[in-house]
Amino acid sequence: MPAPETIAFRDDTLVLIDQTKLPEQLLTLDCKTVEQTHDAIKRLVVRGAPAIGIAAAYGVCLAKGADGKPNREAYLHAVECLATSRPTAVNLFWALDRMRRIAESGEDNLPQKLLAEAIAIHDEDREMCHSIGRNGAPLLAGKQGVLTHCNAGGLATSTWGTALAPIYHLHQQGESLEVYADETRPLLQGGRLTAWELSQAGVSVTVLTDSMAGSLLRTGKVGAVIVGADRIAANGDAANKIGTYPLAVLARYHDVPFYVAAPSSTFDLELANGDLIPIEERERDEVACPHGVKIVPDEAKVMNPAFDVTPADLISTIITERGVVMKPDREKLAEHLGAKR
Ligand SMILES: CSC[C@@H](O)[C@@H](O)C(=O)COP(=O)(O)O
Repeated sequence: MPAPETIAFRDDTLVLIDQTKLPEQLLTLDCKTVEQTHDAIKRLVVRGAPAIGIAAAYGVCLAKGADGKPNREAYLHAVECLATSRPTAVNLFWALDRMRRIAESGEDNLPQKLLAEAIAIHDEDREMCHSIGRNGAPLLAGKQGVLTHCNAGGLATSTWGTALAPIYHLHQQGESLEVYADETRPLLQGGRLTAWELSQAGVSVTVLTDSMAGSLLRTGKVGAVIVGADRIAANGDAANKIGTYPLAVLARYHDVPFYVAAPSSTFDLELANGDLIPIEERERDEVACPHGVKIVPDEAKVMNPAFDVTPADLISTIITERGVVMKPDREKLAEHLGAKR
């Protein structure tokens, strides 16, 4: 079975698996306010593009006015506030736009309507994950090994994930393949989270440091690389966790297909290309002082972009809930997503 539910909403509380504590402890964090939700997204208690969107949608439902009661102004303020939590994953803004539209709609029963919309966003994501699993499985079937980066599994979404969904699909059908998970410096989402959730599900996983990927590809054990995305521009350039782009270059060199799996909520057709995707720059200490241990002298500067952009021409196929787009480009993606927008 995939990981337990990453996100739940009960008794006016957003309940999140605290991903900063995995794999040592499986704990949940309760968010009862918009500010707590903002903080949870920013600190990566909840992370991964679709999961951030779902959490933010529920976060809006927690808004209260000065009198402690919900009102339209408080909901709209919550939308603005949560939009500042992280800049790259477009799913956040996509979900918040849906919540804003309801809040602005002037309807009665706003609390009920907003909660219904957040639940719909959550439910739709479950369906998208399963469809991505079905659509991506034939691309991975029969491969001995598959390499992935960061965590694009159940912890990053509502359920099966995006890049891991085809793997779960095949696993359910009794087909086993070895998953190689880059540890994913600096926050180790691959080593901590992907390895944890695949192990929970009984899928065989081997963790490697990011710098081992080239040597691994050279052995021929990897039949495909598959990753998720945080934002895909109109031409197919895809932002994902830092270290994805060099993996795509390595895959091309070794003639291994490079797949990006993402729901339609991850596309930003307003951006012509990946150069326009805002890339989050995170704290120095994530690199210089991991787990409280200083490994970089104070005198040295540090770079810590959380994401990089893989140009579309390095992507063999994009897998969505609607199907697959081979050799993605602007025209093919517009056609693929057209009916949805
Ligand atoms: C299905 S999630 C796809 C991406 O969001 C994932 O690969 C990723 O880069 C997550 O980054 P994170 O910084 O952990 O939120």
